[in-house]
Amino acid sequence: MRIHIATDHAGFELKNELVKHLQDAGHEVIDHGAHEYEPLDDYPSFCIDCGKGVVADPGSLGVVIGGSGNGEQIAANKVDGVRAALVWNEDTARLARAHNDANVISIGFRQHDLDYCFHLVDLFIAEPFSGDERHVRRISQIAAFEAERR
Ligand SMILES: O=C(CO)[C@H](O)[C@H](O)COP(=O)(O)O
Repeated sequence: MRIHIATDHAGFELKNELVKHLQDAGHEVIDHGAHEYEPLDDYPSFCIDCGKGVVADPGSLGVVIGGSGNGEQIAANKVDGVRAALVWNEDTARLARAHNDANVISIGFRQHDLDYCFHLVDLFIAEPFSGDERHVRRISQIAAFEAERR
């Protein structure tokens, strides 16, 4: 699978390690930055670029990383077609895919250690969307709202 990834300074170490982890698992990774550690950099443009990458690349998934993951999720979700979920435990990782068909996972690297972040991302990638009618219906309502605004 192709995985788009982005981070600010707070997730820079995780991003670099996660790129290797995902590549070792056979995924192709597209890195939307930050490309260098800059302690005062700003997450929005990296996360928006990552979201655009996912939307333009059907079947791909995205990972956005920050200190909490909150702002990164907010920024990615500004891109029409992105469904970014802040994931912080096993249930939220699986439900993001199964119920929400989330195409972007947001992770706060100041909240977990490296291995647990890997674990959450792996769970997210492995879980399929359930396709249950009620979830399809609700996701369609969000997509309809996005379409109305265009
Ligand atoms: O998680 C984040 C946004 O939700 C950022 O990574 C976090 O706010 C960065 O903090 P600082 O500039 O103090 O290092």
